[in-house]
Amino acid sequence: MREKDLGADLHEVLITKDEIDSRLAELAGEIDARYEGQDLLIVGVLKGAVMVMADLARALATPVTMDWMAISSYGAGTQSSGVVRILKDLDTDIKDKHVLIVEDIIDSGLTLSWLLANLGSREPASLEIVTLLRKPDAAKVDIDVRWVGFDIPNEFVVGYGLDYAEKYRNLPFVGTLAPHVYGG
Ligand SMILES: O=P(O)(O)OC[C@H]1O[C@H](OP(=O)(O)OP(=O)(O)O)[C@H](O)[C@@H]1O
Ligand code: HPA
Ligand SMILES: [Mg+2]
Repeated sequence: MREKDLGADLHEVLITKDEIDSRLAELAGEIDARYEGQDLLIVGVLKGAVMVMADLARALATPVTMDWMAISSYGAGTQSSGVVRILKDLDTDIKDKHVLIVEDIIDSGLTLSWLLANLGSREPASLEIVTLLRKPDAAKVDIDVRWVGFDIPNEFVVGYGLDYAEKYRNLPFVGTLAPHVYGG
């Protein structure tokens, strides 16, 4: 789907594909420097982080292994329920491994605060987070995030992995939806 095909659903483009690409290249450089000479496991949080994971992994020079967790707290709405469910656990034992969690967005922070506690209890050698987006004004809990792509306003966004009711994940940019799409 391209910008022109969105028609009336899209309100505005917040972050273009080019801006995402160049920011991910910068972050990849910092991540390479941090893990030089170490084995790194990157953990993508399904489904939202699929695009970030795919593009960031290819921008890294560090050899990585990749694993996935599926957890969900949003259902079909635009508000976090705060109740996190594990839909798929890691295939890998992370004890004594360097683990980098890859996320698309930190909104309330509830998902990551739960995930940090869960993965932290498995005794990794290190545990860090990289997220493409963060909404500082929406935080309900403080999360120690090592790498943030973009801080964005407290608006519901879609695209580049992010959905509304499972749609719009394949947009190559990040944008906001027109209020009528979610009944506003
Ligand atoms: O900081 P929070 O308020 O917890 O929100 C962030 C989380 O919510 C979204 O996932 P969601 O649970 O909607 O599942 P999805 O990735 O499959 O869309 C997003 O991908 C993050 O994982
Ligand atoms: O703004 C958002 N958009 C899509 N999914 C989300 N999950 C948390 N915040 C968001
Ligand atoms: Mg979602």
